[in-house]
Amino acid sequence: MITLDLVLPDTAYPIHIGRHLLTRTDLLCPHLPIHDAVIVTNTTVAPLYLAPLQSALEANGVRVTPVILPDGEAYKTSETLNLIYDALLQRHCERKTTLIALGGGVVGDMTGFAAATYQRGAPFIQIPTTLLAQVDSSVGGKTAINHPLGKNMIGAFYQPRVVLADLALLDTLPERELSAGLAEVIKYGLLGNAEFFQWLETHMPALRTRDMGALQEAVRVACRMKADIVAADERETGQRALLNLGHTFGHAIEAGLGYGAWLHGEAVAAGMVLAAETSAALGWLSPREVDRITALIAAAGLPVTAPDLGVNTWLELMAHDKKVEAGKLRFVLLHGIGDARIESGVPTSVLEAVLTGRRITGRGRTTPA
Ligand SMILES: NC(=O)c1ccc[n+]([C@@H]2O[C@H](COP(=O)([O-])OP(=O)(O)OC[C@H]3O[C@@H](n4cnc5c(N)ncnc54)[C@H](O)[C@@H]3O)[C@@H](O)[C@H]2O)c1
Ligand SMILES: O=C(O)C(=O)C[C@@H](O)[C@H](O)[C@H](O)COP(=O)(O)O
Ligand SMILES: [Zn+2]
Repeated sequence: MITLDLVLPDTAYPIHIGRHLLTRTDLLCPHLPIHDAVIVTNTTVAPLYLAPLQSALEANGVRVTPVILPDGEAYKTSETLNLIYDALLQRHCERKTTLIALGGGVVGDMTGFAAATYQRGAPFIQIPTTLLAQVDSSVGGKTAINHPLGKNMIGAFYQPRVVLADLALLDTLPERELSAGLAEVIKYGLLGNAEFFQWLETHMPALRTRDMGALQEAVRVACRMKADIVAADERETGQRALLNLGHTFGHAIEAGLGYGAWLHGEAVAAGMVLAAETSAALGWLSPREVDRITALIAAAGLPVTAPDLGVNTWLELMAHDKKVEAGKLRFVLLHGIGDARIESGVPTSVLEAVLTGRRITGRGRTTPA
């Protein structure tokens, strides 16, 4: 097992990464202020992993209330959130009852938001069960539910007390979900670690066949990078926005097609290709670099072409992005592999050309499709 620490001004917490951590109550129980916990999970994960966790906690004298949510991005809603509040109230849970998220990013984001708001803040633990959740969503304290018009529009920054990333849980993850997690892994290489990007180019086959050494290294590097970025900018007043690479486009795909049609990781993958193409159109990225990025995303089993939403719909959906300032879109764009920057003032003509697949010759000059 390896342990990383995320140190913030007001708090600090460990991120444990290894195999067979699910029942390690020695890592969990010290973070429970009272012997009362609610495990929030879903209908897919519960039959796989709820019983061992629940039994291990109960063997330590913890009262456990399971809450089993419907599965899917389409259920990341206020209605589903209410199911968590209902269970907390029905069981007379107190402010010191710990909410444990056992699942992927959807369960993690909703449980975190429930914890942030139940009696104005209850303790919260993340046990991520997807690759995406282990490399990204369980770390950093972004919690939220969706709105039909925009992703993660209602939420809070609220940090967990410990993150337990058990790599053995990935054995049961469907291949499509593994690929979705790889999108966020690639994001880390692209946004600030060219050496890691190159490592991914070599190790993508090993990652896709779930080589444990390769997976552990990918989770370690991603969590280390995210912890450092979040430690420096917890509430996204600056550089944390780099973690949004590909997301301005990606979130528009998710909301535009209806939540769940494309997985978050798939939408981010196509969004990162669009970000690369936009960067190339502005003369910041070479065609060779765009090809390398597209090839790695394809090698991860991810889409490299975005759906055709229509330019007006794209622009309308992207106008809800949380990075918008004074009505102006801001994008995370690339000045090289491993060199992402937050950019405003991208000409609409460039966006239109990229979104309609017109060929761009650099510095924003377009040629007809
Ligand atoms: N808070 C953040 O910083 C952050 C970061 C990235 C993504 N997100 C959010 O995370 C969500 C996506 O998360 P996700 O990709 O984990 O999707 P998800 O939570 O929907 O999980 C994917 C699927 O895998 C199933 N599953 C989970 N663990 C499993 C296992 N071990 N074995 C078999 N099946 C398993 C789930 O039931 C689900 O069907 C999105 O809502 C996204 O907005 C948040
Ligand atoms: O932690 C962050 O910061 C991120 O941006 C990580 C993203 O992968 C994640 O999808 C996040 O939820 C997107 O941020 P949002 O503020 O646009 O919802
Ligand atoms: Zn994401």
